[in-house]
Amino acid sequence: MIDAAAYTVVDRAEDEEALATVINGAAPAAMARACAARGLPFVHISTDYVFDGSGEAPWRPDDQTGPLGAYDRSKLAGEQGIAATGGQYAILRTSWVFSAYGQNFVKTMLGLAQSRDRLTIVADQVDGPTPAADIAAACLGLARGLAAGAGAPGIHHFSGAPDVSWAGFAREIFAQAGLAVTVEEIPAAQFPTRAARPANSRLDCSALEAQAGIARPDWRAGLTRVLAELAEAAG
Ligand SMILES: NC(=O)C1=CN([C@@H]2O[C@H](COP(=O)(O)OP(=O)(O)OC[C@H]3O[C@@H](n4cnc5c(N)ncnc54)[C@H](OP(=O)(O)O)[C@@H]3O)[C@@H](O)[C@H]2O)C=CC1
Ligand SMILES: Cc1cn([C@H]2C[C@H](O)[C@@H](COP(=O)(O)OP(=O)(O)O[C@H]3O[C@@H](C)C(=O)[C@@H](O)[C@H]3O)O2)c(=O)[nH]c1=O
Repeated sequence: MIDAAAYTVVDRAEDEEALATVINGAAPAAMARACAARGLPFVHISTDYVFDGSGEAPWRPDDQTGPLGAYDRSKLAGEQGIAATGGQYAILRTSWVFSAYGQNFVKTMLGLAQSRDRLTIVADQVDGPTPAADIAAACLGLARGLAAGAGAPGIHHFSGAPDVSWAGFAREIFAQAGLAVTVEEIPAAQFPTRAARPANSRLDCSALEAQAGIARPDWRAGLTRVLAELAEAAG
């Protein structure tokens, strides 16, 4: 079973932590228990936001977690609930997910570009944007490995390469989309949000590559594919 459901509205979670904790904490634990009872492997998606964002070194899967906000705490509760079931599981911590579907930073930037030729974007939060299609492939790979009894159980890190700031990500979006939007870099302190985001969310993904042969994808190539999908959908 692959579980990608979650409460993902990071800012609103600050006011709805109980609800976020049921959806992100109790629900995956219940699903993992049901899988364990049936001998089925359980693959779950978690987040870089379980870390406090200190330092500049990429976080390894066994590094100390330190969630800053409600969404982050609820996702960590999910990880802990799944581990406590004692079943066979793999948790993929990923970051800054984008695709042609749903709401995400790429679509927010493209939307803002309709009415703005200059944007102020946070430059002191750094991470690896990750194409959703690559996450789906990684989850399938992990699930098949576990089902075959030769997989890589436990917590894994998986994010797109290279690491970049939100401002750098935005610049690449506008460059690839051929949009003349100037990106002005600002510190997070000048873009107040309800929930604090970690400054350093770099994920060390080397263990996943060593254990399961799943390497970091280049997010810039994924972005090219997503922009092509969006252009095709727009006719
Ligand atoms: N977005 C990101 O940048 C990142 C996401 N993640 C994780 O990746 C996973 C997928 O995230 P993402 O695709 O962005 O999330 P979305 O918010 O786009 O999708 C979440 C899905 O969960 C479903 N869902 C939410 N609440 C419930 C509920 N109570 N019962 C049943 N289904 C529910 C939603 O269903 P419906 O459409 O019907 O509302 C939706 O299909 C999550 O685990 C998230 O924490 C990790 C790192 C970064
Ligand atoms: C719209 C906008 C955002 N920003 C900043 C605010 C914030 O620091 C950053 C991204 O904000 P967003 O709200 O889009 O992204 P956010 O909701 O924080 O994304 C997170 O989602 C959850 C689900 C995760 O698990 C994380 O990995 C991460 O991807 O961009 C600007 O600097 N300028 C802008 O004009």
